[in-house]
Amino acid sequence: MSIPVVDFSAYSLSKEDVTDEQMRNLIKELKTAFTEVGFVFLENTGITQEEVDRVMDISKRFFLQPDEVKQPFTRKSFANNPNHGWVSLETERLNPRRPGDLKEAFNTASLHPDIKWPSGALTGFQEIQTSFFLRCKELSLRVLRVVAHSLGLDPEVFLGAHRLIGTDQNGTTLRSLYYPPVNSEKVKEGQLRCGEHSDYGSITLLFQSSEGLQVRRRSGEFICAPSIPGAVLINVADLLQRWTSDQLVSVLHRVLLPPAGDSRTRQSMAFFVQPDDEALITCCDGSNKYPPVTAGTYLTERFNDSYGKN
Ligand SMILES: O=C(O)CCC(=O)C(=O)O
Ligand SMILES: [Fe+2]
Repeated sequence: MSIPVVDFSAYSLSKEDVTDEQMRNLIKELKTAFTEVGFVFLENTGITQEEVDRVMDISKRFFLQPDEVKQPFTRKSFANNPNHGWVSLETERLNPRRPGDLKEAFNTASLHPDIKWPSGALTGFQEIQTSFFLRCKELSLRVLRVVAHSLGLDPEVFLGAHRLIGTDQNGTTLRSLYYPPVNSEKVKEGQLRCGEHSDYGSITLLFQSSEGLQVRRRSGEFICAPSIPGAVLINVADLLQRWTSDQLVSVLHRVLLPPAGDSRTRQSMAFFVQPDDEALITCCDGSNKYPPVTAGTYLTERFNDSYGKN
């Protein structure tokens, strides 16, 4: 089965009400996608391609600066949120068995007023990242509500554990990704743009400038995800799989290198939705398939794997 495409217009960001019938349809479609594939394209969410282009544009202008200019914004240099900031090329390995990923990232993980943001030529960076973060937050909460209904659960089971998105007590992060041109002579053995991994939190919203993402099917083969302008690609992440006792599936995905001689860059934006740090994630079917874990502890362990413990 390829990645389903679902029309979300009935519950898009501008809509106050959704009829029972519309909700029933969304529930059915999302459930099929998330139990069978783990990924879904949502069309007509209310987040427009213009909004996506605006945030991709200013992110690219940040990445194209010399490393010395980006250095002051390095991840781990912000006291109130260790995940906020710039991640340089080859620093992260999403598959720890491979060399560092050939990508750069900027994590908007904190909206705290003490955060120092790029300015000068990048005036608007803070406002653009922050407003996109908040739009993604609204859409995520809508998706989580539909997901809860699809499992016959009270929506509060998920929403009540995502009350602090946008504060430093919640790990939700808007991540701009930039994949620079690849020099095939310098590539290390086994190196990719983004190694095979599944995401850590509850769900991820993904916006891509071009193709390149591959998603693993149940059969084990990887299929190419198309790039559908205006659509948001949403996937189940590991904590949601655990929370739902494997009813919803969090699947491996990756970004391969471009073919030799193809010097095109690639950009994407990922909104990693994470439950509140103190939220205790317990199998919602009452089973004990996985022991309870707090979302913050779980996230820290996963970061230790992808960045190394130091
Ligand atoms: O760049 C992409 O399309 C995917 C990135 C990704 O999967 C991630 O950062 O978790
Ligand atoms: Fe991912």
